[in-house]
Amino acid sequence: MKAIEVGLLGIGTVGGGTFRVLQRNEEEIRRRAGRAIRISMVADLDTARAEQVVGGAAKVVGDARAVIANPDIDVVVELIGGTGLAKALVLEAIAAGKHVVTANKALLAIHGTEIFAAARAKGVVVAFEAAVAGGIPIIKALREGLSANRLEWVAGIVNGTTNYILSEMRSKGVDFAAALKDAQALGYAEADPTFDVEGVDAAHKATLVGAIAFGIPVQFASAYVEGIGALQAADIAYAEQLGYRLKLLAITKRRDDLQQQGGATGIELRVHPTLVPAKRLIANVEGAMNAVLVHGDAVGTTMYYGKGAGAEPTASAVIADLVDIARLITADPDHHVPHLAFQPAEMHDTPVLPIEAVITSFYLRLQVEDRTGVLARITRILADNDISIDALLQRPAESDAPGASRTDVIILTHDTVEGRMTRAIAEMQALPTVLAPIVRIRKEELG
Ligand SMILES: NC(=O)c1ccc[n+]([C@@H]2O[C@H](COP(=O)([O-])OP(=O)(O)OC[C@H]3O[C@@H](n4cnc5c(N)ncnc54)[C@H](O)[C@@H]3O)[C@@H](O)[C@H]2O)c1
Ligand SMILES: N[C@@H](CCO)C(=O)O
Ligand code: NA
Repeated sequence: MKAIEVGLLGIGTVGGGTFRVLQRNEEEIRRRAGRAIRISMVADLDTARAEQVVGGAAKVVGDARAVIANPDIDVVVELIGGTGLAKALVLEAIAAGKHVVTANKALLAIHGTEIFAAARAKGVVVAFEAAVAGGIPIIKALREGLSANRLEWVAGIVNGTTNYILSEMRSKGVDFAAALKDAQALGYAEADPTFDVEGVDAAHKATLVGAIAFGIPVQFASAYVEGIGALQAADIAYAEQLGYRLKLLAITKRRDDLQQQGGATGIELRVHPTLVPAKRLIANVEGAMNAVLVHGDAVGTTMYYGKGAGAEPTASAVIADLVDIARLITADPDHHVPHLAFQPAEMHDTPVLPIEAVITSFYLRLQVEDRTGVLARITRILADNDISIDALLQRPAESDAPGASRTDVIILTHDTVEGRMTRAIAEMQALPTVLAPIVRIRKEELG
C-alpha cells in the first residue's frame, strides 16, 4: 500500500521527537498502520537546525505554506504553536483536503468550533491526542473507550510544568523561579511560561476534555482560570499537616442539581490550585507527570497516568494519531470518530456555570488577632451564610510587634456554593481583627 506522506510544520521539541520516534519505530508502526508513515517534508523558520535534525531524510523548507501546497502531502502536522499563524495554516491545510494532526491545545480550545466544522465539511480529520496530557491516550479513552457511559466528571493534573514546580517546592524546598527554570530547560513549558503558571494551558486542555466528555462546544472563554503564582509555602505546609496535597487541578463536571439549595444546571469548567487528600493516587503524582481521573456512571472512576509533556511522550501521541489516519484514509468520512465524541448534530449547548455557582469545599486561612471572641465571630459569619465547618485548626503566627499577638486560623468547610463563600469571606475580611487577606483554596475529595 502507498505510504502516508506527512508534512511537519515546526520541528522544535515535539517535532524533533516525532521525527526521531517515527524513524526509530518505522517498522513496528508500519505493521500497525498497514502502510508506511513517512515525514517527507519539514518546514521550520530555523532551516539549519531542521536540516540537522532530519539529516537529509526529508526536504526542509522555511515556509510552512510550501508544505500545504505540496500535492504529495497527505497529512499536515502542526507543531508551531500559538493561535495566529497556526490557525491560518490549519484552515489552509484543511481547505487543501489534508488531514491535520496538532498538539496545539490553545488553538483548539479557542478556535475548535470553526476548525472542526471546516474539517467536517471537507471530510478530513483534525486529530489532537497530543494536545491533552501529552502521551497519555486520554482523548482516545474519553472518545472511544468510555463511550457507554454518562460521564459525570473529569479531574486531572494536566500541566507538567506546574506539577513539577509544586513537587519541587514541596519535596525539596526549591523556590518557584528555580523550579520553573528547570521545567523550561526540560522542554515542558510553553513558549510563554505564564500560560503554564497561570493555569491557562491547563484550562485549554480542560476545555477540550469538557467538550468531549459532555458533548458541548469548546468554551474556553467561560472557563474559570486560577494558577499557582499566588500560592504561599505556609499553605502547602498546613495542607500537609491536615492530610492534603496541593495540586493544580483541571476539573469539568456535569451539574443538574436544581432541586438542591443553590443548585444549578450546566457544566463546571475550572482550573485552580486544589487540596486533595494525600492518600489519593492523584495526590502522589509528582514531577512533570500527569494524571486524569474520569468518573462514568457505569465504569466508576478510572485513572490515566503518564508523561504529559516532553519530546518523545508527546511524539507518542502525535504518531498514534498518524496511525489512526493511516487506517482510515480510505474510509467514508461518516466512519470517522467525531472530533468531540458526539455526532455534530447531537451536541448540546449546555452553558458553563460561572464560578459563583460552582460547588466545592474550601480551605481558608485567616490571620487574626489572638483575643477572645474572634473565632466566635468568624464561625458565626460562616453559619449565617449556611456554610458548615468540617475542621478548624489554630496555629501561633509570628508576632510583628511587642504585645501584638497573631494567630493563623485554618478552616476546612463542607461543600458549599462558591457565591456564599465569597460573601462570607468579604464579611470576615471586614472584621478589624482579621489582619491579612484571607487565603481561600478549593478542596476536592475525588472519592
Ligand atoms: N513541549 C511539550 O512538551 C508539548 C507537549 C504537548 C503539546 N505541546 C504543543 O506542541 C506545540 C509545539 O511545542 P514545542 O514545545 O515543540 O515548541 P518549540 O518552540 O520547541 O517548537 C516550535 C518550532 O516551530 C518553529 N516555528 C515557529 N514559527 C514557525 C513558522 N512560522 N514556520 C515554521 N516553523 C515555525 C520554531 O522554529 C520551532 O522549531 C505547541 O502547540 C505546544 O503547546 C508541547
Ligand atoms: N506546557 C505543557 C506542555 C504539555 O502540554 C505542560 O507543562 O504540561
Ligand atoms: Na494525550
